[in-house]
Amino acid sequence: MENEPSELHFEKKRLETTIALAKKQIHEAKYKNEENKSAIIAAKQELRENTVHSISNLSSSEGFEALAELSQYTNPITEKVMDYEKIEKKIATLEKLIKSPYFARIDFKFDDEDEFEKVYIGRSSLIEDDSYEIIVYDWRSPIASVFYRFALGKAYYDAPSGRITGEVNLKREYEIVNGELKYFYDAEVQIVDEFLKKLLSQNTSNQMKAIVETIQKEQDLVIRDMENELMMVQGVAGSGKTSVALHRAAYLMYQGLSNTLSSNNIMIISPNSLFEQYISSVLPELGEDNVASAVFEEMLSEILQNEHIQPRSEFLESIISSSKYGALIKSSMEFKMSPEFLEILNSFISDLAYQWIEFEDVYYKNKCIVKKEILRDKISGRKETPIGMKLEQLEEYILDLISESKKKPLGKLEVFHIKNDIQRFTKLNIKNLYRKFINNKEYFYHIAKDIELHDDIEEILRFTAENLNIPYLCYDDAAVLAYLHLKIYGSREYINIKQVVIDEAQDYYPLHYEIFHLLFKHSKFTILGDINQTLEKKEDLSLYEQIQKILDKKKASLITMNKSFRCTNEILNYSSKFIDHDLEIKSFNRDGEEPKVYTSDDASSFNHKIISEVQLCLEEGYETIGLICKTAQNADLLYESLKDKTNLKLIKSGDVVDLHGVNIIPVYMSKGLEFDAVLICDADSKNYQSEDDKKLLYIACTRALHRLNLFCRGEASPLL
Ligand SMILES: Nc1ncnc2c1ncn2[C@@H]1O[C@H](COP(=O)(O)OP(=O)(O)OP(=O)(O)O)[C@@H](O)[C@H]1O
Repeated sequence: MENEPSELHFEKKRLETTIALAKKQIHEAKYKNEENKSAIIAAKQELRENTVHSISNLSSSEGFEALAELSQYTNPITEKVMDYEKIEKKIATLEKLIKSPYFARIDFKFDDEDEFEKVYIGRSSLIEDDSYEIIVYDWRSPIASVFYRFALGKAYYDAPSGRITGEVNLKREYEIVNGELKYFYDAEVQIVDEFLKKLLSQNTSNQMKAIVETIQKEQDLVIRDMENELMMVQGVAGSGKTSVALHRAAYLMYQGLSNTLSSNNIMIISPNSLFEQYISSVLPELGEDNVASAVFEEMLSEILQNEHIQPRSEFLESIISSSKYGALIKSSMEFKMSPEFLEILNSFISDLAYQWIEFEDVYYKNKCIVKKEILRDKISGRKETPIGMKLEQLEEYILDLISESKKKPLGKLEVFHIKNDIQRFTKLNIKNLYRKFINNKEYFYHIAKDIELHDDIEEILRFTAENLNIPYLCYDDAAVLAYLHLKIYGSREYINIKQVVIDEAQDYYPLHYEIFHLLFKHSKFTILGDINQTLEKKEDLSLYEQIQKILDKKKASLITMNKSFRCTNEILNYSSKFIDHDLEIKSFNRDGEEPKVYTSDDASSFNHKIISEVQLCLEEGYETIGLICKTAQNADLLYESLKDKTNLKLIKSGDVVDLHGVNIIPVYMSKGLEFDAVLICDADSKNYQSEDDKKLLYIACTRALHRLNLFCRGEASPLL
């Protein structure tokens, strides 16, 4: 569609002046930073020349004055360096801005005014230095929400001062590339969907992208929510949960400017490092480059002070690959992560002082200083203080008693020896205690007497006891030990975190949420998941009630997102047969080819079919191609049989990879990722049969944007 000439002229001019202003600001900022640089060099020189004396005096009796004198020189340098870094960040933002200063405009008339104001919206704001006039509004500013939430007509937005009402009479979108206006169009001609359709038909990139230009209303409601302490999203595959999570983090950062939230106050928790890597470019793209991020199993390892933990991928592999112990590992995991086992663990913790810690009378120079009964009594009260802390305090108490009895302070060496001695009962070895507890069946059944236990509880206890003797911790036992550790010693690790974002919520069990609760007691949470994308577990909507209960948040909300932006209609329809039929999934009305199932009886024709399909995908111009297998074992075999025939990458747990090209990947590693074309490479009846397998197929099929085909060696799975 041609743009009207006078409007086009106006917009071109407006773009020119915006870019000119940004360039001017870059120039000024660079000049300012040259000055800053010289000032920092001069100040450092002055510091070197004038503080030799103070540095040499630091450890003498004049140390305090020396330190004061030193800081007189260092403080201004720190300030200058901070100023320098702030300006460098501004320059980087402006340099991005001149390439594409804005993507939308709304014309908004405030109710108490007569004129419509042109509000240009971009990825970051641009403000005229002297007049403070806002030339471009940041997409996160309150007024920008009108663009995402309203059609033409009456509209409103919530500003810090309250609700502002008005009217919109124009919604315009721009395509600006490298500072050049390619085209623009107005929303009244219903073209917004066309723009999004065009965007979604493109190839996916190696890493996740920002979506600020096309955020949908229901997504915007989640991104900007500031009301709830716990915001939960149940969204179908491809509905934008991860995108929303990341844009919300960027929004919270922006909000933080006005209420003291800073980057190290937000934490994004990822299920594995491949996913963490995949999403890592979105926030920098949005101008926010240092939100804290963590992988759950790394957090466990930190809590357990680097105890060697079985990787989650290996744990999943052993369940999914139907290994000899697959069923037992699964039911052991289910039991140990359940609210029932949690109750048992809590009773165990309450009993620690009475039944598990072997207190001893304390002697000093053959004189009894304190009896064990007194020590036990000392730590029995104050339920709110973790027992580990009370034991640390007990050490101090004992040292004081000894020093009183000796009538003089204890020397360092003496303290060391006494502590060494009493730590037999003041320092707990949690793994040993847990091992003893699991092995003491009489005690276990006694505290579990009112609790409904799994039928195979005997097997679970035996299996767990055996596993606690191997040199590393199984993934499920690591979570149990982390919970015990946090309950016994408390945690101050993440005390500064005020907002936690958890993606792939369905993969965590109740005990994991208990751990999140203990780690982030005073934080707000954003939790996004899909009950249909579980790995070897069954979930329904009650998951979200359970999360709310565990995290103990009063102000909570659950939003459902049923529209998938990733897959074509055909891929989505095909994938829907693997999930509950009551669930309504809408697609973003994009057409493609019907997925097909290919079967082969022998290895060579099977390999040939896959290679031909890969070739075809490459010829069609697809850039990321995923060959998805049920297990890592299947992925390995496929890789070995194809590696000499075409260029392939095998993705294993925790790998750092570039998803461009042809990738072989187990389904559980592909969660959260997407590919232009997907080939399910082991869709036969041997691999996919059960209800759990259906979910794996759903996850695998919904990784595809444009093309999906399934390949079987031998009989096709009855689930297809
Ligand atoms: N509003 C939007 N505008 C443009 N693209 C979008 C929008 N929302 C989502 N997408 C795109 O849809 C795809 C799926 O998004 P995302 O990965 O965030 O979904 P998800 O719900 O986390 O998926 P899954 O649960 O399957 O991992 C991505 O390519 C994303 O860029």
